[in-house]
Amino acid sequence: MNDALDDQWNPTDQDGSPHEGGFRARFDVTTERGGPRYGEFNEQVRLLMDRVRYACPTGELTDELIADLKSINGKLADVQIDEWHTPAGTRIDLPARGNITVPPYDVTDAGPDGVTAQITFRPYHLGGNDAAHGGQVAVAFDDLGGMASALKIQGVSRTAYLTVNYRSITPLRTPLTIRTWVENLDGRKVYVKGTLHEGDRLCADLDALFIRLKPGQP
Ligand SMILES: CCCCCCCCCCCC(=O)SCCNC(=O)CCNC(=O)[C@H](O)C(C)(C)COP(=O)(O)OP(=O)(O)OC[C@H]1O[C@@H](n2cnc3c(N)ncnc32)[C@H](O)[C@@H]1OP(=O)(O)O
Repeated sequence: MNDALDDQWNPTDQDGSPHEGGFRARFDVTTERGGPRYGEFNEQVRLLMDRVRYACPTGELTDELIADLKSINGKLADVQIDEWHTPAGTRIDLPARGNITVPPYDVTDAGPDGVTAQITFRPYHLGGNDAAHGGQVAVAFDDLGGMASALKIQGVSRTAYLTVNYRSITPLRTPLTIRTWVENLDGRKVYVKGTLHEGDRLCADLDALFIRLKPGQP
């Protein structure tokens, strides 16, 4: 990545808040960043991706869409900020903490004993033949496995390995139940398990290792 792009994607930290471990020691959560309609904005972006995934525009319409998207991207270019201060990833009142890169989930229970969430894979999470992409299932497990680890150790960790067993088809557009919990702690090693169900049917399960980061570790 060239320097200009690197600057673009790594905007300077806004307040130099303490940096212990790969994530901030102080993880700000918010329900206000981006304004009261930020969730609606997220939903429109997700809908855009759904529509793009299944669209077959004419050449003329593609020209029009490029112009529209350039206009939107221009507006967003004016409000770029570092990752620690964005609504995306910190808006705990919104699906997947307002992070549109993660399949949308709503946490129904979370604590040191684990996390339970309702998750719905969107049309744009298509892998093939109307089923979710295996990588998207892994993204969901990584995020919620990381959350189970964080809540158990009250600290930050990074994924060392993430094994997903795909037991049956994971449907799109269907509310599913995802659970993650810490099975075992061994020093800095946090062993996490997880399941993804449609009703009683097991779609996938997780076996992962997260490593608690040392102070200052990137
Ligand atoms: C409410 C808001 C929530 C917010 C919740 C937010 C959730 C977001 C979650 C997203 C998480 C991510 O995607 S993180 C991004 C993906 N992951 C990464 O990029 C990690 C890249 N890898 C690394 O940085 C490193 O390898 C680490 C940090 C994983 C480990 O390096 P290290 O810290 O130097 O530790 P190291 O000494 O190597 O290993 C420590 C111990 O773990 C063992 N170990 C290390 N790796 C492995 C491995 N793959 N398989 C088996 N064992 C391993 C070692 O043998 C050792 O055991 P012993 O000798 O002690 O017995």
